[in-house]
Amino acid sequence: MSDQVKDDADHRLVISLAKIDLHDHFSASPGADVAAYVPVGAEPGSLVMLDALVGNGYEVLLPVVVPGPPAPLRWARYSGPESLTTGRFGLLEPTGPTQPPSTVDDAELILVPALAVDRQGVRLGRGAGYYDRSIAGVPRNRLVAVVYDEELVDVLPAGEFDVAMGWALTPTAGFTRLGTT
Ligand SMILES: Nc1nc2c(c(=O)[nH]1)N(C=O)[C@@H](CNc1ccc(C(=O)N[C@@H](CCC(=O)O)C(=O)O)cc1)CN2
Ligand SMILES: Nc1ncnc2c1ncn2[C@@H]1O[C@H](COP(=O)(O)OP(=O)(O)OP(=O)(O)O)[C@@H](O)[C@H]1O
Repeated sequence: MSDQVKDDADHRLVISLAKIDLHDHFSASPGADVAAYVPVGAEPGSLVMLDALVGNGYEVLLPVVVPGPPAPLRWARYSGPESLTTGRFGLLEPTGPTQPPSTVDDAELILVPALAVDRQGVRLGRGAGYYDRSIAGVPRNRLVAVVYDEELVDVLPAGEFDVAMGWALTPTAGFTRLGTT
């Protein structure tokens, strides 16, 4: 994907994250907690996505990877690009105080990074199981896999610990309900 195509697709994602959509689909009004991620490499989205959420009044929580073997993610507040620093795996993480893994249970919606997701809600991640360990207690109608259009596919193999996504967010289709058929 060229930079121009990625920029255009990422811009469309931002439009879907408008207040009215978040309110209608997730009952998330300004002031609500929204968990997100800092996109890296070919992952969908950009810091513009995070800044737009903050600009619309949401409290944006970002994952913080703890030292040691894969464990549930901790969470810290995003307050602008200057509040990020390079953490484990070269990911950008917030520098502020971290909150326990259970913090994510109270978020009205959780934007989950994914390499692909299928129409049943099966998500393919980076393969360390961080998210599966972190979102097992979250109702699936709050879980949104963010992918590019062609990464929303018909069928993926489901793993033992896979947590089903309730939605996909793609640049062209916006929010798409998963697993309803
Ligand atoms: N932007 C973003 N943030 C995220 C995730 C993500 O997928 N995207 N995560 C989603 O879970 C968590 C981090 N998960 C990760 C899982 C594996 C590797 C990784 O590069 N693993 C290497 C081994 C590197 C090493 O051990 O030093 C590998 O598997 O080859 C990085 C992050 C939390 N934050
Ligand atoms: N809740 C869990 N408890 C114990 N082990 C788990 C749990 N979730 C995942 N795992 C293990 O972690 C490894 C990676 O899981 P999986 O391939 O589902 O990760 P992923 O969803 O692709 O990655 P991520 O969630 O980090 O994006 C597997 O060995 C899996 O068995």
